[in-house]
Amino acid sequence: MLRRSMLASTSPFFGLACCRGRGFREYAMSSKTSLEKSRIKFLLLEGIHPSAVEVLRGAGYTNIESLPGALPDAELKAKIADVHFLGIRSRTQLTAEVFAAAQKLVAAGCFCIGTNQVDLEAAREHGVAVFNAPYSNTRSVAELVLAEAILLLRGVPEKSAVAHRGGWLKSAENAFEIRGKTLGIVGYGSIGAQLSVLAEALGMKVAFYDVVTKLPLGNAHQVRELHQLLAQSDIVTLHVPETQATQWMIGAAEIAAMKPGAILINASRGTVVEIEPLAAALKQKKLLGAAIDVFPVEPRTNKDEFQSPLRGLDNVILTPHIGGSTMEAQANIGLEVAEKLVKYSDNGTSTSSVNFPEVALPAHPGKHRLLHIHRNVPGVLSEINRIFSDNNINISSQFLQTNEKIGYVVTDIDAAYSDLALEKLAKVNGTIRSRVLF
Ligand SMILES: NC(=O)C1=CN([C@@H]2O[C@H](COP(=O)(O)OP(=O)(O)OC[C@H]3O[C@@H](n4cnc5c(N)ncnc54)[C@H](O)[C@@H]3O)[C@@H](O)[C@H]2O)C=CC1
Ligand SMILES: O=C(O)C(=O)COP(=O)(O)O
Repeated sequence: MLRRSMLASTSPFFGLACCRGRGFREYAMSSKTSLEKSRIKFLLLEGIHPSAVEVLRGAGYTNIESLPGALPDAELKAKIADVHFLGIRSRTQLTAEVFAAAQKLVAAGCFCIGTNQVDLEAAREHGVAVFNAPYSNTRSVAELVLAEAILLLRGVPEKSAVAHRGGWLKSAENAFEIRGKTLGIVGYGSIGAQLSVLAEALGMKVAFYDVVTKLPLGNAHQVRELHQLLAQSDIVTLHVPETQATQWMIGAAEIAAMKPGAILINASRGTVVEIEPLAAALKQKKLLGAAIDVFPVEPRTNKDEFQSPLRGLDNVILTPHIGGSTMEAQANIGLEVAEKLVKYSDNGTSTSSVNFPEVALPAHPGKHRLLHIHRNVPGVLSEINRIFSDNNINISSQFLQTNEKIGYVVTDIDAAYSDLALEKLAKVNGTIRSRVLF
């Protein structure tokens, strides 16, 4: 069956696929239309894997634009105005201003783990569901970190750089096996815990620090204080999300607390480590080396220049935010997030959204499905249900889920009544957005 999304209005306030509560007066004056799949626009940025396009095409969506890099802010704001579904990776910043310019946006997919680049609160206020891929690239990051730990303990980056310049640094000085060394993991989540298992398989000892008490895998053990971890680790590796608490978590004091000759690896977010004190510690050989994959400011595209005080230091592995950039991870992420967007578009399922109440919905054969997103204030559900009872509309199923800010009510009704019901739902106090699927 061809899925169509019925619209509440053609006014600029309402996307074709949905309507926003704040424009309901215009709604009352304009005619309703419905939207073919071919008119639902997907914009994919930052070189999202073609597997995503395959999933979207397989589901009947054909209006898909895929671009290799992130867009400058002004260009993004202009381009997003007629986009219904957006795909990004870690570089695109989705600010409140971007959401304000995205009047038709129904959902955004982060084709990565981190969602720190998205103002999730603003997304919620605009009724935009946000999805991500929480696991698909975790193995890729863990493998890269282990490889870097081995190379740095052997001084390979420096020896290689010298050889490229015609030198010959054959020496065992400051070259060590990884076996028996202590790996200190900051953030024992999906990546940290996976790395812990791999590191132990290589004969490492593992300690970790996390704000949450975590079940240690293997023989790993949790330490209560960050500085305690720093003082005992030969290699410190960071796997925390970008939050206020993790911003500049590793600064001069933390680097000073590390063992002399230790190694620092950061494949989490660029705001976790203060680069200037790190560069100083590396130049002074207080640290043996570092591997840095993420930076406070990263180039928008592969054509832009990378600038960092760490450039030119031979004992540092610099990588262009490629922790999760493997063919396997990207292909899986493309599938995973595109499928989440399709499900949300096709039947309203919001399972695993990072900012929305989660509702897993069955199919709705023969019925029209009304989706209503509203501010979570008292009385909205009773007002919605009064509309159905006052108008003699039989509800065949209803689903409700709320979080502290918004509520998401899904109601399946007979097709004959969906025009009327959508029009009335859009006028309910507190409505952010509503649409109907059939
Ligand atoms: N370089 C790259 O390409 C990639 C980078 N990442 C980054 O790695 C981060 C971690 O990924 P996952 O392990 O999947 O996340 P996760 O959410 O599974 O684990 C994060 C862990 O950090 C802990 N944590 C949070 N705040 C903390 C704090 N202030 N102090 C100590 N621990 C804290 C959490 O309790 C959790 O156990 C992502 O948020 C993302 O920013 C993820 C994938 C690829
Ligand atoms: O998954 C993440 O959080 C990452 O940092 C990977 O980001 P990317 O998709 O490579 O821009």
